[in-house]
Amino acid sequence: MPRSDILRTILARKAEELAERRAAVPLDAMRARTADAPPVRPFAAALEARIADGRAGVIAEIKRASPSKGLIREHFDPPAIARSYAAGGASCLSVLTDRDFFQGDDAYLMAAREACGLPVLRKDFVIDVYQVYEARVLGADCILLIVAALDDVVLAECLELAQKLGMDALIEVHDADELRRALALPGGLLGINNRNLRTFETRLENTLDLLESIPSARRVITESGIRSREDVARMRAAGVHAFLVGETFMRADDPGTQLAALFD
Ligand SMILES: O=C(O)c1ccccc1NCC(=O)[C@H](O)[C@H](O)COP(=O)(O)O
Repeated sequence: MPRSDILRTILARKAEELAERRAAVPLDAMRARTADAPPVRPFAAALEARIADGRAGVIAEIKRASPSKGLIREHFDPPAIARSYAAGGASCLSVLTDRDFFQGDDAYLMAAREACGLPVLRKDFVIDVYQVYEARVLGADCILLIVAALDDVVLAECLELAQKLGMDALIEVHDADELRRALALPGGLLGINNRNLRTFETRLENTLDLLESIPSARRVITESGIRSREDVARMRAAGVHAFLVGETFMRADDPGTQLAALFD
């Protein structure tokens, strides 16, 4: 796979996938299905409870593979991983559902959520409100909105719909311009991705640099590239409230034990 602008490649494929999904289940039918979705588990509140307690919030990711790393976890059992994360002290889960680039599946989200009591983020590439309804139907408690993937109108529409459906939204930025756009939105959790989704370059300094432009009252979640207790300590010292971690946990025999080792 060419490494130049992988985000663009993913979004082009996502538009095709969206058309296929809409052909199979039209928007009105998907919207109607939200009436039968399981009750929302409060995602932001789960993070906040941990933060108010003086600890870091942890969103633990279930990710089999990625464009930057290929296959990450050979033995992949989402319900067992979810239980392990819950036992290790995770606040919330993040489950990759994209098939083509992450070997994810909608079924992994449902199975992981069923296996524990944690709120779950659907980690996928939202480009249309259709996927917001779909996320809720799957049982998601939070959706990811990548600012780089959306214009301001669709971004605001998706956030508004997520809130209307009772879900939280993680608004993800990577640079100063995306941060400016995210801060103009009415609410949402703010995530700073240390990984450049176009080039894969991952720098923890990205969070530290952008923190200066964020009002101190706003909670900040740092995403990607967290590998060690030293990384956690560095972020905590700078005022970061919460972490989204995937690969470091996924490469461990027992992901929840690794989580506890990093955050206890
Ligand atoms: O991880 C990738 O290679 C990737 C490539 C293109 C778009 C998104 C990508 N990852 C999504 C994420 O941001 C991470 O899964 C998440 O932040 C956890 O990162 P890590 O702890 O480094 O696994």
